[in-house]
Amino acid sequence: MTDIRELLLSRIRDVADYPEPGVMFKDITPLLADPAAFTALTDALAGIAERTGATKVVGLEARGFILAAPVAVRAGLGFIPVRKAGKLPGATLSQAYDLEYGSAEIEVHAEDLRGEDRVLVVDDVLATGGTAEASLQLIRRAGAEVAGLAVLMELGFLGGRARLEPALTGAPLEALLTV
Ligand SMILES: O=P(O)(O)OC[C@H]1O[C@H](OP(=O)(O)OP(=O)(O)O)[C@H](O)[C@@H]1O
Ligand SMILES: Nc1ncnc2[nH]cnc12
Repeated sequence: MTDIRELLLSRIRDVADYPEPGVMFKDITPLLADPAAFTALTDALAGIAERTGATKVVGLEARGFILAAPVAVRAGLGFIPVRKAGKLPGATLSQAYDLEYGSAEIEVHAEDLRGEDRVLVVDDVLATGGTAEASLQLIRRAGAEVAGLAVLMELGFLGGRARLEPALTGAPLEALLTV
């Protein structure tokens, strides 16, 4: 394992049975509190934005915002929030989806994404892939192109990567860590 992966992994805390029995929650707050680890993570994700030729960075509420916003700044790109339903004031596109623990609906301002955009989606954890899949559907429905999906950690045993294959339509899924 490379040094950066060791550093990132060492700053993610496993919390058993949160938010419900049977879930091993990956808590990124120790990583966020460590400036060296947070900077290394931001640089790695900004590198993906540059390699994929992204022109905009989408962050998924809420933990995805924390990672995606500094990535957008570092890469010199605009940041677009994909929010849980009911939080955006303008005209939105909405998409419902299922989570490892429950279900939800996400929205984006329709005017934030256009046909000429290549969008990198950034999130902390890829679990079942439901959230990411819904975000990719939103991006395509807005007429924009998906440049890729970049996550800090992929929970491989939940099969999110296979689920996302159709929605990615050949765009890369890059996980800095896979467990
Ligand atoms: O691959 P999935 O099964 O869809 O799960 C992954 C999503 O779940 C978490 O978000 P959550 O909805 O818990 O919201 P939060 O970021 O507001 O805590 C995580 O930040 C991802 O967005
Ligand atoms: N096990 C998990 N840890 C952190 N975030 C998650 N989102 C969905 N499943 C998760």
